[in-house]
Amino acid sequence: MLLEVKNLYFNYQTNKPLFQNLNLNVEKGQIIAVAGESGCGKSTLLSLIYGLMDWQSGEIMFDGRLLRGPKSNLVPGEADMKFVAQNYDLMPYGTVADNVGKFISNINLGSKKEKVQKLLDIVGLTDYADVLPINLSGGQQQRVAIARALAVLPKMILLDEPFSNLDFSRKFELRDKLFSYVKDNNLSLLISTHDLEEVLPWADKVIVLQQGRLIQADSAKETYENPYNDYVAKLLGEVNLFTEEEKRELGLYKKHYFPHQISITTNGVEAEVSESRFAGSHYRNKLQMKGKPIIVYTDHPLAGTVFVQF
Ligand SMILES: Nc1ncnc2c1ncn2[C@@H]1O[C@H](COP(=O)(O)OP(=O)(O)OP(=O)(O)O)[C@@H](O)[C@H]1O
Repeated sequence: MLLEVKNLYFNYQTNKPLFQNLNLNVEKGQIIAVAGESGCGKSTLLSLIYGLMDWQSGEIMFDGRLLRGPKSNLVPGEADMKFVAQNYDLMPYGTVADNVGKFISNINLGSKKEKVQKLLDIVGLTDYADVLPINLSGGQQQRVAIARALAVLPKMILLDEPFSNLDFSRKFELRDKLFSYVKDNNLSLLISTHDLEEVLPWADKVIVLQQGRLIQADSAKETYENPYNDYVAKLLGEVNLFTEEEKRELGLYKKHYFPHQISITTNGVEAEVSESRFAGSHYRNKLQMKGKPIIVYTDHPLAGTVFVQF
């Protein structure tokens, strides 16, 4: 096991613990998504693991060593980890290339230059090598910080919402290159997100935090098929939620159905279409089924009365 968090207890204010008995394991080479809504504790958890704050009790073991938090490190942070926080922390008077190469040795300048070029390509900033951070957008600064973290092949990388400032097209490109680099180099990655869809294809495990409680730790597939509660289901995208009573009444076998999991058939529960809109890869339909509004995705527009099957 590369990282083991055992019975972690942490609070910012006395009598108001954020984490109580939090447990978490990360194996070498694993990509772990840390998901949860804003304020659930994702950034705090990553900061504690990296050693930026002291925790009150519990243990954090990393690579067979017991970590002791900020008091045991002369410079903040653990040597074999790299953390990309939400403030990026770039050197203002160094160029993009200087920032990316900050942790790469100067012994072989040729190979350093090559490495920096490769990292700039991964984060899509090849044309910005000589630019100062002040002239970059927030999303570009975020990408410089990611490239810098990848530069020295740490044993573990902690990324705090790394796609939060990126537009759609950039996000797809960066995601592919970033996760491939992590897998090719057998690095471990803890990546926080409030939007699980964006990391699901690559996550070996998904852990979900709700108000500081770790409520689910499963594979991506298991999390999708059996979200622990409504909160987890909603992190996975648009979803239809049913109460226990509705579940019984409608003869459903689960409480969460994603819109593509409901089909339109010739025999099923009757429903009225109130809206059918083109949404790119599908039509997004709003139906009223026994007074309950539901969303169903289809590949053609719907109208009038239809029959749905779960
Ligand atoms: N320095 C601080 N002092 C007191 N409370 C704090 C401090 N930093 C964070 N908190 C509180 O701790 C909780 C967890 O915050 P944290 O930043 O870890 O959440 P998060 O899930 O990373 O949120 P976001 O996605 O918005 O960054 C929140 O309720 C927040 O208000």
